Amino acid sequence: MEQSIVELVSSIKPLDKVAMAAAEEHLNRLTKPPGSLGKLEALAVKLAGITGKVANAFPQRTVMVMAADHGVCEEGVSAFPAEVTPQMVHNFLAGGAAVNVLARQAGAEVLCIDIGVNAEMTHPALIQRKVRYGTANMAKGAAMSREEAEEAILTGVSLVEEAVSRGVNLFVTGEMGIGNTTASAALMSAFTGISPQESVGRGTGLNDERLRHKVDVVKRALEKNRPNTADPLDVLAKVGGLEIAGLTGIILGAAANRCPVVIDGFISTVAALVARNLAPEAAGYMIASHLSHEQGHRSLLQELGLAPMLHLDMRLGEGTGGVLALHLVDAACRIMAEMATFESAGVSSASEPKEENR
Ligand SMILES: Cc1cc2ncn([C@H]3O[C@H](COP(=O)(O)O)[C@@H](O)[C@H]3O)c2cc1C
Ligand SMILES: O=C(O)c1cccnc1
Repeated sequence: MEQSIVELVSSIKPLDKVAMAAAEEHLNRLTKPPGSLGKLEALAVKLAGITGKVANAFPQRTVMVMAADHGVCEEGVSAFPAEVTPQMVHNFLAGGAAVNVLARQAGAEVLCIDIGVNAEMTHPALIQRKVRYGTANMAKGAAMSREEAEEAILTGVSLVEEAVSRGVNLFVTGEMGIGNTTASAALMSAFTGISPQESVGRGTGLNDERLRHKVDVVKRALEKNRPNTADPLDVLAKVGGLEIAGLTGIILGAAANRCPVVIDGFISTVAALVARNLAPEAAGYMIASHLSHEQGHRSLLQELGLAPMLHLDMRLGEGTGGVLALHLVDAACRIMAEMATFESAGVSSASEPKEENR
């Protein structure tokens, strides 16, 4: 594998077990029956393992919305036309998309990155990192070259490095790319062996007939490209997408910097799968925000061993589920920082069974 990615992967360390044990001990001293805050407790322990600190706060959080186009759109795999990708990029930059609204509510900054939009894009707030003008049609050949896939991953990593150097310590994955649920399903099937019937979903809202066609397109793309599943870069280049590769870089970069990375919906979770296959330790740094309505998402999360926090039947992407979950990340942090202990509040802890009740 390419040297820069090998180095990045080797810089990703396992979670801090000592900090995790200390966080668990602290949770058990707080004025509540042990374990009664459920998944919030698991989240607090995970955050301790990620940062190495028992008490955490993430005041500077950034949603990275990676935008790119997909050549496979010419097969008619999306309910919407490809021009929606650049149009939505303008919407993100104007602050009017769903992710902008939900990010404002959660106090998160939204960065929009052109990593492969198939149009000339200029805007003062746009981060211009175009690797190429959209992918090629994967039903007919490789979506991109191996070098382009690597470049897109390293672009994501460098964006994380820049953000960390100005104080950002938590990342949320977001994406925009008409056709990207098709590339995501192809990647999922290639890596997991789960059939396209199960990995392909309705995306922006296909009817039954067009859904069957989308399954066929994914099957054709896999047959045509025969990706080498032991080589994640090969799979990503052949049937992936530029925004998915960029998000893989965001996730690996966050893990290398010991920052939590909140994973949004189906497309983002596929990027997480690529990241995990490149660097198994990266999985520890991922926080699954929600269970998307997109068909393959449940088994994809299972494959990664991630439990989603929110079940809202959302299927939008952009980072919308991710920013909603920030409220729960904040809740877990405040529990650790602000709750009284049995000792400090003078509350009796669980009683030993009395002699006569034994
Ligand atoms: C207006 C609009 C806003 C969106 N924001 C996110 N997506 C989502 O839908 C796309 C994936 O679905 P498919 O594979 O079916 O094209 C991605 O851009 C994803 O981010 C949107 C889609 C639309 C139409
Ligand atoms: O879960 C997602 O991220 C998703 C699902 C459908 C369409 N766009 C995004």
